[in-house]
Amino acid sequence: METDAEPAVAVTGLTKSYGEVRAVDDVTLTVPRGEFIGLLGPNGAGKTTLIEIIEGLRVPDSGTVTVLGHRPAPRNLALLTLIGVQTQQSAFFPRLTAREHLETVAALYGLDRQVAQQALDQVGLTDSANVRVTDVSGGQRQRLAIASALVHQPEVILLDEPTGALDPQARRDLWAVLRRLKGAGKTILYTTHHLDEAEALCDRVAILHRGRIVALDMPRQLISRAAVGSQLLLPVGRLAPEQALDVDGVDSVTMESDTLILHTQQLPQVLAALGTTTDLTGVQTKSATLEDVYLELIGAQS
Ligand SMILES: Nc1ncnc2c1ncn2[C@@H]1O[C@H](COP(=O)(O)OP(=O)(O)OP(=O)(O)O)[C@@H](O)[C@H]1O
Repeated sequence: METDAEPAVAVTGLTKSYGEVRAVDDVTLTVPRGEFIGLLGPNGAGKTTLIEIIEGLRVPDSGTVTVLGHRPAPRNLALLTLIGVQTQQSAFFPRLTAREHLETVAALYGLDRQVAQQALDQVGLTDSANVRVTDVSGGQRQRLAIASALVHQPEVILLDEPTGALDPQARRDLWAVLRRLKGAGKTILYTTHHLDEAEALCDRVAILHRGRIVALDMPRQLISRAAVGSQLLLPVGRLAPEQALDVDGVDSVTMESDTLILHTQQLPQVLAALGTTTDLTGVQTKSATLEDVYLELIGAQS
């Protein structure tokens, strides 16, 4: 029974193996309504398997899943109107135009065909409405897959690598689409390999490795807790490496082509100390990113 108190997604002790491979290993995760959450992890980490179990496309070996209070498997008709799903192999009705395809999807939900136009506008495909689905570009295809998932205005949106294989501009355009959906109060759970994107878009990220969640938090919390600090990049010749190591707060020093890199957890202090003795013209600083945290975490687990 759905109530407003139910989280968008609640997963408890979920496990799924394919033969000897444990694709999802005792995963517990609660996604509140309205949250934008990213599933991250290397190839084979279990992201697709997890999202497909949540969608009801796969059945777990053990554990429970509810979406808005409903169990997705066995096939649950009550859920179909509440969730929107884009898989890595989204299928389209051949020979139809983008609009006709969406009108057909709308008809399957028993909806008026005008919702197709709404979905086209929502993902920025208005100008491609009359292009055949077989003729759209890769980026447009991915948008059309998302539009197909949105036709019935679902509350929970599940997307598997929606921005994979898109050029940088198309990816940014899709970010705007996803942000609008989030702004409209939708819950979004998606997988991505783009860590800059997850850092920019997600309220929280779950990092999976070998079927297990190894980190789950807001990107900025993960970054601030991680051991990876900041970097200060000095043009070579300003300071000898041994002098740099003597500066209070500098943890280590490395050299990359014509740049001396100072690694520190205390960037402001190091900058202040250097400023009294060294010319800081052209100095660059780099703060830790979610990608640094991810690489450290996955490297440590491998
Ligand atoms: N249908 C299947 N039959 C057998 N093994 C499978 C099947 N689907 C997935 N696997 C295996 O389960 C593990 C998890 O795969 P899954 O596709 O869920 O990972 P993923 O994190 O989505 O990977 P990617 O980032 O490459 O999409 C992998 O070892 C994969 O080879």
